[in-house]
Amino acid sequence: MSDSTLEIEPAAAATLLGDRVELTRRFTQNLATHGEELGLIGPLELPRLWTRHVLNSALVAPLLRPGLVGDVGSGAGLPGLVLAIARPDVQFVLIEPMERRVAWLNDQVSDLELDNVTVLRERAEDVKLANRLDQVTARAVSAFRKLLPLTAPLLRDGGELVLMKGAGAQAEIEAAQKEMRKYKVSDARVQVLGEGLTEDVTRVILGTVRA
Ligand SMILES: C[S@@+](CC[C@H](N)C(=O)[O-])C[C@H]1O[C@@H](n2cnc3c(N)ncnc32)[C@H](O)[C@@H]1O
Repeated sequence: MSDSTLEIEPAAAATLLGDRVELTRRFTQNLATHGEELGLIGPLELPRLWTRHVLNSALVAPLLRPGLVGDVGSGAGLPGLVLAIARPDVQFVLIEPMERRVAWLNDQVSDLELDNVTVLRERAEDVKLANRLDQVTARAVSAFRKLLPLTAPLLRDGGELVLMKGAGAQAEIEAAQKEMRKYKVSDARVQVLGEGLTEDVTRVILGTVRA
């Protein structure tokens, strides 16, 4: 049935991922095979798994700098595992409280032989990483206003938020002015990634934490 068939790999995958595309194919296939039974992706996601989930995450890779990046609420590994595949020069900490999801993430780290990933079974507000990270990513965790207390305290002075968002990203920034002052986030702005490359563009809210 067409509505439960894995999307054919778009040409943009090889363009975006270069020599990491083979490993990304393996992760995508693992997610297609086990994601629904493990409650990681919904039943309607297979026909758009590459475009909406994997490539959408991979578009963020060029924004990362060598250093320590935390992904808050990694779930199925989006964007954390895709970014760890795409950027072997960056160290990642995946922060995810749910046991079953943590087991999946650890299984994937082993299966894909990723040596740049640590998985922590924690809520972001409890994790012992205050002021330690260079950048923080998150996707589909909560509104920017509510995400700030979970992410900004983990960043060192000068560290950067890289938060994946939908079409309402600019409005989310406007609704978070009070929290931005409280968590010392300056220069919050929306960047659109993937225009002309994939059907689903990715929007990120970027912002810098100043002590
Ligand atoms: C809707 S899922 C999104 C998962 C993944 N980022 C994605 O885009 O597919 C939200 C994830 O955030 C996690 N989460 C919720 N509250 C959290 C918190 N306080 N700290 C860290 N992770 C949290 C949930 O367990 C869940 O895996």
